[in-house]
Amino acid sequence: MEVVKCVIFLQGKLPSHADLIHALSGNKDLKLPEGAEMVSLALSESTGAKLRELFDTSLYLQNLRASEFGAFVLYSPVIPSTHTLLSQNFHAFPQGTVCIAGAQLQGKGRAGNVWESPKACLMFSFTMKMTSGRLLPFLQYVVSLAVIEGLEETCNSKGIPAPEVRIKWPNDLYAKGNRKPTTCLDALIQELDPRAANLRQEELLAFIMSRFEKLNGKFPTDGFSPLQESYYSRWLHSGQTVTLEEKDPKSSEVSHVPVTIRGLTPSGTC
Ligand SMILES: O=C(O)CCCC[C@@H]1SC[C@@H]2NC(=O)N[C@@H]21
Repeated sequence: MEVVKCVIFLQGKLPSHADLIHALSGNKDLKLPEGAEMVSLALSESTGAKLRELFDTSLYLQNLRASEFGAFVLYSPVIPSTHTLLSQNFHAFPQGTVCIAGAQLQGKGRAGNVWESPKACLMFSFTMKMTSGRLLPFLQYVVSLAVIEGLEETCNSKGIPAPEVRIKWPNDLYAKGNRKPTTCLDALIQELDPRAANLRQEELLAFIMSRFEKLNGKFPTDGFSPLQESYYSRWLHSGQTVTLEEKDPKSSEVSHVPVTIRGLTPSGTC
């Protein structure tokens, strides 16, 4: 059985990142997957050229308009999980560090689920410090908005039609109301314009991170209210009627209660 070595390549947008990359390369205090190593992306030309075919971090950084979120990049062709790597080494990296994987071997989904690694799936995690636990439930809404608006901006910048993507509360994104987990963005775009060029992961991620930094600007001080209308305009549920199942605790009798979704509660639930 071939054992794939995990190599994590580092690149930064800011001049100050050079010293950090130097300090991180070969740092024995980091918690890395067994046998993994962290190296600067400023390597030999041939390694750089091979990597660029997988994910061109320089193209990504050229398109990035953010100065913090996404500005320090970790890229690994194969890694157990971007989430695990960042959460286990959270304090070693600057705020907004993004970790991107070509493939994940132990991807983590919600509620202990396994997240598979479909080919061409854009898999990434980024770090963020939050001081208010009260705002934490709303962060996923800011991220969902950043993904939708980032996708639209990518398409606009390339002159191709943007597929309509909507938020299913709390943070799933559905295209055409369809919850298939492997919906391909390029296929959706091709339906709208068969001559449209394929999206590049590097550009899409750069637009998403740039958008996130912008949307997040006043979020820590002003909360989610200023973004709430945009969130509602993108979600699937306005005026939607759903049926809640209610169980009488005494008789255990189950009744079905139709309710109309109006919006989020002050604590961020639906
Ligand atoms: O279950 C869900 O809905 C969330 C899945 C999140 C998967 C992503 S892929 C990149 C990052 N790395 C992980 O191990 N999990 C997240």
